[in-house]
Amino acid sequence: MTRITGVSLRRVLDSRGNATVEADVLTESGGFGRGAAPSGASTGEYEAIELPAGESIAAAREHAVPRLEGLYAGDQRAVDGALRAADGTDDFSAIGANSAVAISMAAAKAAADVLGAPLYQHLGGAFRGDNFPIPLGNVVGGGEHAKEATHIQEFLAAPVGAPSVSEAVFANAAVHAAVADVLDERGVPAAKGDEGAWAPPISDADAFEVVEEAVDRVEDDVGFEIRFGLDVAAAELYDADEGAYVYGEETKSTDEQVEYIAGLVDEYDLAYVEDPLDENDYEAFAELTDRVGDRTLICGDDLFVTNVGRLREGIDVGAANSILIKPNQIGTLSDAFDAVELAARNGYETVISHRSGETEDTTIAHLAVATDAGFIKTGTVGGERTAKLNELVRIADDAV
Ligand SMILES: O=C(O)[C@@H](CO)OP(=O)(O)O
Ligand SMILES: [Mg+2]
Repeated sequence: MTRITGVSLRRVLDSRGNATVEADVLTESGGFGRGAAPSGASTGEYEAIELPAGESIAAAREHAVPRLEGLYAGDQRAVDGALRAADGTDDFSAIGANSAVAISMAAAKAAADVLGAPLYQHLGGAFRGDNFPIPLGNVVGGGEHAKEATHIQEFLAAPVGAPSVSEAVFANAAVHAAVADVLDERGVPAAKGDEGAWAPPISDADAFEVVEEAVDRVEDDVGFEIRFGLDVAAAELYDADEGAYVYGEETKSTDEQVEYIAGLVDEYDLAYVEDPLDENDYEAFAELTDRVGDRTLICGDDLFVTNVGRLREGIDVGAANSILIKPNQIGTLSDAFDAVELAARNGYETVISHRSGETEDTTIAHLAVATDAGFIKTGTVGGERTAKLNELVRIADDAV
């Protein structure tokens, strides 16, 4: 029933206005699935390769599509194995991880369509759908996502005490609005960055004060615990020649960076810290995790790039205690599931994540529910972000 009869690929716009790959998968019984690849700006050195959309589509049409026709969309490992075989490299540099992930997601949706099941249930099984991830909402940011704003890439609201996913989603939107109020009261003008977070021209130290104030106001209002966290995206700050983290005029040695982050965790009771150190520095990650890993999540994004090999290395040395999962970093849903499973078996928390360049695709909302992820990071406001957040609300409401 889920035998694939057609795969079509096209260029569509992403949220930055760049071209990305959209895939449609059709099955012989009329099943239909559509997936679109997201795109990063602060990409990790070890991510699978994204090719220019047109190039990726041409290569996938020639090498992958003929292998996919006749396979069963419901056999995700066969579909993803065919994508890997068609590519023939370790990093999808032949057909592009953008076409690979779009097809992988479209196949899963086509299979769910044939089965008449919501995607999260097809991917996760009959017993999924009761637990929901806590959304981490980007409310202030800079780095590679906005010029002339904070050095730290993302300040993320974390409504850890929310009684439901819907209340969590609305709490993050309220923190986003409260940040605008606090900035306004301080006379700070702010544009928005790539993910819809405010991108004010203020120091990181001031941003901590602004976000703390906004979180406190909303916490008082909603009556449940809201904390916040960070994506430092430190690989973008690290200058390998200098061996130091560069914050504008100021630099920090690796020891100073560990000290700085550990201090922030305690001062602001941070719930979450992603990529606090360079993507090659497992050792410093391990040192920081040893110091503060009992009271916060230290998450590897550029460090692990959703790759089981790199995660295994991290587990061996105790680098981090959680992993960011981005299907396009590795190229297929099967690979992303393998990373989730390895993480879970080793007590690592999983955080399913969007990219800074996104589309209306909602797969990651289903993936988070299907894998029982503790968290999802998918922005706060803006259509390509609310697409996922609203899908989570629908899943909770049994309306997908
Ligand atoms: O660093 C990150 O975690 C992501 C998403 O927030 O950014 P980008 O997609 O630019 O890599
Ligand atoms: Mg990151």
